[in-house]
Amino acid sequence: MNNLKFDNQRLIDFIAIGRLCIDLNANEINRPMEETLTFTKYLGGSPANIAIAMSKLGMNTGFIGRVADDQMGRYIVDYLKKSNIDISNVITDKSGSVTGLAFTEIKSPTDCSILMYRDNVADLKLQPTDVNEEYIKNAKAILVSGTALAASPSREAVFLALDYARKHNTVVFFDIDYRPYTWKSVEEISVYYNLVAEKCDVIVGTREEFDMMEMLTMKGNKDDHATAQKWFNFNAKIVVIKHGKEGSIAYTKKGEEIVGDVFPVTPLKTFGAGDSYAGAFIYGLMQGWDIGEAMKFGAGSAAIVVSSHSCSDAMPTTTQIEEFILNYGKYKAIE
Ligand SMILES: Nc1ncnc2c1ncn2[C@@H]1O[C@H](COP(=O)(O)OP(=O)(O)O)[C@@H](O)[C@H]1O
Ligand SMILES: O=C(O)C[C@@H](O)[C@H](O)C(=O)COP(=O)(O)O
Repeated sequence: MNNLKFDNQRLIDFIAIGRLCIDLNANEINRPMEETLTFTKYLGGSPANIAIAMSKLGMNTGFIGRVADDQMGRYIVDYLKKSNIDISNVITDKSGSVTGLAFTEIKSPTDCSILMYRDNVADLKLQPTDVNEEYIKNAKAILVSGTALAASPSREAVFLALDYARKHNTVVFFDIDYRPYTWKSVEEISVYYNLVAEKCDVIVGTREEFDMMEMLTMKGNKDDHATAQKWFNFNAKIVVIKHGKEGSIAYTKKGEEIVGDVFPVTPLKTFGAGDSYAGAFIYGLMQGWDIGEAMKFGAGSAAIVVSSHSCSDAMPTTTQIEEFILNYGKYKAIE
């Protein structure tokens, strides 16, 4: 049991809102991007990856977002459809916007970076009028990722979605998902991140992301406990702080502190850990599992995805995560 309440009468399990993009992951690994010649195309964008994770885990999943009216936009919609994700609230933007691209560089298993092309992107064109109250009312949970707050009108669309979710008791997950693109100032980042975090039931982010959020309000704080406590004065019931391969820690409004299991692997690349963790963790919470069990499932999923080339395509099924966790000890013993 955990401390979240989902309305199990609702038809939709989970809706993600925000960016639908393309990942172009370097084929030549252990090489700087300057020397990389070929890339493989995948669906990308943090909330998109989390939606794919949830659908792979068997959850009835939908998406609220805008895609560009181009070949990449059509690829994204097609991929979502093939992944059993409801696209009734995915709108094709006709303003001449483009699809956001994330080129990834895999210099070594631990030295990876992402180069994003995000000028005039379709995802940030999401309008408040695109957000359908009934859709959110019919869902057990929604996920907001912080990058959707980086510009208007997407920012206002997210605030409206949050209002609908609070009005209809739809559980809100917030993945801080800080990306240093589009934002104009530290003040802007701080204000919008904090305003949204106040309205969410579960907040998930890396230590570095919380540091960014606290830049004006708790500058210099490195204490996870202090970070989490602030949000329990608002709507948060669970706050999770991730520490890369060191694992993660969760705090609850009831005063619990739960250190998550981690399954260290030598990764192929570092990115994708957060999105796969979020998907499987949210899945576990929605099954009513204890928070520690859900964190363990998240960590298992993350270990699988960092060992794979893609993020979205590599999202595992429940059976794959269960088998990975079961066999982890044996696999480590052979290594
Ligand atoms: N090398 C690794 N081996 C196994 N698990 C990992 C590794 N790196 C990250 N993880 C798992 O993924 C989770 C999220 O990773 P983290 O890097 O903190 O997030 P993000 O990708 O958002 O920066 C961690 O809590 C851990 O469980
Ligand atoms: O979020 C993006 O736009 C890029 C992602 O698709 C990318 O694969 C990635 O960075 C995953 O992020 P993480 O899971 O937080 O490591």
